[in-house]
Amino acid sequence: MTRAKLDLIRKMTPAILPSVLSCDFGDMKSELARLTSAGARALHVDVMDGHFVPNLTFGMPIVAGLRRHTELPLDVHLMISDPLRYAPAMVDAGADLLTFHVEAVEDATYTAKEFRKLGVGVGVALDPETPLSDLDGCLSFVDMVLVMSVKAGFGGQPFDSVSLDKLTLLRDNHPGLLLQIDGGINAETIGPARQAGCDLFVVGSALIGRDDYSAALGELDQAVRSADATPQARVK
Ligand SMILES: O=C(CO)[C@@H](O)[C@H](O)COP(=O)(O)O
Ligand SMILES: [Fe+2]
Repeated sequence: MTRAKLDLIRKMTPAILPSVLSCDFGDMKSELARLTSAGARALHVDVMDGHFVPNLTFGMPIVAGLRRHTELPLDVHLMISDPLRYAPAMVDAGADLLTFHVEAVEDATYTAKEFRKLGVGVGVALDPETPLSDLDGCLSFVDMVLVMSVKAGFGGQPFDSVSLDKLTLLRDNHPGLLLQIDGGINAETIGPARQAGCDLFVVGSALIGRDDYSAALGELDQAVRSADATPQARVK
């Protein structure tokens, strides 16, 4: 069932994924309603453990709570030290796409294969300072690469353009992989990311900080469409 949502995500690309990290956690039901009526088609959910990253967010009960109140696919970004330990419970809680960090595991290929067994879409993430070569071997066992354009851990950081070269290389060499970018995405940075071949754009502060989610999503969508219209775009 969860891999069916992965197909849905594939079909919706290019897509903007609101990151709930910047939402009002005391009022998530209305945040979900506002995001849904603004046209969000999937949600990005940042799980941080205070160990792999120096920030702490939430775990399975909150993911399950989101699942109860939305039918949108949940794209869960695990910024935790022991992703294999929590992956089954995250899938039970309602994750549709589950992403681990390559820096958090000893064997990314083994981790990706174990995630696959859970019937979920599988992503692998890498921080800006991590070379693409660290993904060698595991790319055949993942559905998506999450290219971080900030160091994982906090919303609201500035975009690091090292991510664009990574996207370009991944797009040129792995046409079938879903590519996601996360960190510092706004109406200026989303276009270059699209031109580099990105499919899924996580947006936190540039969207959730706005009064009108619909207008903000519309501006971001428009920037993606303009990027697609440029001759240098890698994805059309
Ligand atoms: O994973 C993370 C941060 O580690 C993100 O998903 C942030 O939530 C993105 O927020 P902005 O950079 O868009 O404010
Ligand atoms: Fe994230």
